[in-house]
Amino acid sequence: MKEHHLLKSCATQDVVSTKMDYISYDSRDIKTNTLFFCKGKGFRPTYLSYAKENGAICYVAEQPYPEGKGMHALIVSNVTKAMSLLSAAFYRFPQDDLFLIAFTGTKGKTTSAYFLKGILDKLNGGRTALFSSVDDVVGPKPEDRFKSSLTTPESLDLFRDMRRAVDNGMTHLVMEVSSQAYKKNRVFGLTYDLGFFLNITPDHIGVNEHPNFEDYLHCKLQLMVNSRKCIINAMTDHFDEIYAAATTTTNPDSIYLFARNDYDNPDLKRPIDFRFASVETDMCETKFKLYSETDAARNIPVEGNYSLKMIGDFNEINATAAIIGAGLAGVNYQDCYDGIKNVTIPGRMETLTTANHGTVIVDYAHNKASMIALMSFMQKEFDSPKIIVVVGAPGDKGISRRAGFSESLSLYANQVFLTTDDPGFEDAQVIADEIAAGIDHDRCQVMIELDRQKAIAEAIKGAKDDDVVLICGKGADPYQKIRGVDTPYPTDIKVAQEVINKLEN
Ligand SMILES: CC(=O)N[C@H]1[C@@H](OP(=O)(O)OP(=O)(O)OC[C@H]2O[C@@H](n3ccc(=O)[nH]c3=O)[C@H](O)[C@@H]2O)O[C@H](CO)[C@@H](O)[C@@H]1O[C@H](C)C(=O)N[C@@H](C)C(=O)N[C@H](CCC(=O)O)C(=O)O
Ligand SMILES: Nc1ncnc2c1ncn2[C@@H]1O[C@H](COP(=O)(O)OP(=O)(O)OP(=O)(O)O)[C@@H](O)[C@H]1O
Repeated sequence: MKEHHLLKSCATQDVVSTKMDYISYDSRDIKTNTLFFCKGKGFRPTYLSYAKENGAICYVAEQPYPEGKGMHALIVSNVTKAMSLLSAAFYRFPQDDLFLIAFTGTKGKTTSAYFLKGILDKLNGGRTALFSSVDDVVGPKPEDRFKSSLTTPESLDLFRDMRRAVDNGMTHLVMEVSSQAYKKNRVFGLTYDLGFFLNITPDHIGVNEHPNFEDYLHCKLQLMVNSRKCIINAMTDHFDEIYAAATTTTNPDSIYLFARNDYDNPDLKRPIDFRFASVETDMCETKFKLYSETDAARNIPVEGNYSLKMIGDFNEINATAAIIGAGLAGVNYQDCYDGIKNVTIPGRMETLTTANHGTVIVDYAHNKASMIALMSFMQKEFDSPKIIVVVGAPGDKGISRRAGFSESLSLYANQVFLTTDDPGFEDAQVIADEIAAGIDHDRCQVMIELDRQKAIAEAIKGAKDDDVVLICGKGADPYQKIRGVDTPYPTDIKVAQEVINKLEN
C-alpha cells in the first residue's frame, strides 16, 4: 500500500492475529480471520459491525470507523485500488502464470473473446480461461463454467477466479474489460500481454455509469496504457487518441493496426498491418480473407481465408482481431482457421428459419451503432426486405440508447414492437414512449407491447415469407431486471422457437 502511496494510516491490535485467512467486501460472506473491505456507494457502517461479529479481524477503508474498534485498520486513500492490489497479493499473483489478453470496445468484446478462446483452445488443449459478459470459464470441467454477473468482475472476484483458473491448469486468460472496470479500479495494477481496442461510440453514459463521453473514452483508453502489445481497429472513431494512449507505454513496433481492405485514412501516419476483405456472406456462413500488409504482420503467420459460423459482416472485424491475437500468442494459420470456424456465441446472431414467416434472428444489438450494423447487414443480405424489430431500452442506465434506437429504427426498420428490456426502477411504458416519440412514424410503424413474449409472438405472426424479424437487446439473458430483482424470463430464442413451433405445426 505504501509503495503505491495508498496508505494513510495503519492501526494494529496486539491481541488480534495478523494472519488473514480470507478476504471479502461483503458482510454476508465472512469467515474466521477475514480482511474486510469497506467500499461502495451503498456501504453502511453496520456492515462492518456485522463482519466483525462474524470473524473479520482487519478492515480496509477510506476513513476509520468506530464500528471497527478492536480490529486492525488500514486507512487508505482509495479503497478500490487497495482492494485490487491486496486481492492480487492474497491470491498469490495468479496473473503471473497466465498469458493475459483483454478486449475493450463499445461493441464486439464478447464475440471477439469467444473467437479467441476458440482458437487458443486449439493451441493449449482447451486450457483458455474466459471472463465475459455471458459466461466465465475457470477450468476444463463443466462445473468450471458459470454465468457471469458483470462484464468485468470486481477485483477480488477477478483475482480469486484467476487463481482457480491457474490451479485448474489454465494457461491463457481472455477477458472483456469494460469502461466501468477502469472507473471502479477492478483491474487496477494488471498489465495485459495483449490489449485490443475494437471501437467506441457513445454508450454507458448516465447517472450510474459515466458522466459524459470523455469520461467513457478516458476509461477505455486505460487498456491501451496497460497492455504490452496493443491491437487497434484503425477504422474506429477517436483513433488518434487511442493510438496516442497506446504509445504512452508501448513502442510503436508492438502496436498493430487492422482495417477493412477498402478503408483509407490519408491522415494516418503509419501503415495498417492487417487488412481483411469479405469474400462471401450468407445466412449460414461468413467467408473473408485476411492479408498481412507489413513486415511486422508477415512475421505472424495468419494470412489466409477464413470461414465463420457467426453471420454479420461486422463479425469479420471481431474475427480479425481474434486471429491477430492468436497469431501473437503463437498459433499458426491452420489452427486459427480450425479454431474459429465453428464458434457460436449465445444470443448473438442466432437464426431461426420459418416456413411462412421469414427469417427470425435473436441478437444482442442494443445501442445505435450495433442496431445500424445489424440492420444494414440485413438490408444488404436480403436485398432490402421488410425489417420488423422487437426491442426495448433498459431502465436506470444507457439513457442515450433510447435516442439511438429512435434514430436507427427510423433509418432501417419498417415496423417496430417496442417492449420491455430490464426496466429496473423505471416504467417500461415511459421508456417505450420516449423511444416512440423520436421515431419517424412515416418510415417506421410503431407498436407498443410491453409483454416481451407477446411482442415477439406478434412480430413473428405478422411477418411474411421474405421478411426479417430482429429480436434485439436481450441476447441470451434468462431474466428481466425489474426493481432490483432478476425476474426469470425464458430467453428470446426459446420464446421465438415456441412461437414458430405453434404457428407451423
Ligand atoms: C456502479 C458499479 O460499478 N457498481 C458496482 C459496485 O457497487 P458498489 O461498490 O457501489 O457497491 P454497492 O452495491 O453500493 O454496495 C456497497 C458495499 O456494501 C457491501 N454490502 C452490501 C450489503 C450487505 O448486507 N453487506 C455488505 O457488506 C457490498 O458487498 C458492497 O461492497 O460493486 C458491486 C460489487 O462489489 C457491483 O455489483 C456493482 O455493479 C452494479 C451492480 C452494476 O450493474 N454495474 C454496471 C454498471 C457495470 O459495471 N457494468 C459493466 C458493463 C458496462 C460497460 O461496458 O461499461 C460491467 O463491467 O459489467
Ligand atoms: N464490431 C462490431 N461493430 C458493431 N456492432 C457489433 C460488432 N460486433 C458485434 N456487434 C453487435 O453488437 C452486439 C453485441 O456484441 P458483443 O456481445 O460481442 O459486444 P460487447 O462489446 O460484448 O457488448 P456489451 O458491452 O453490450 O456486452 C452483437 O449482437 C451485434 O449486434
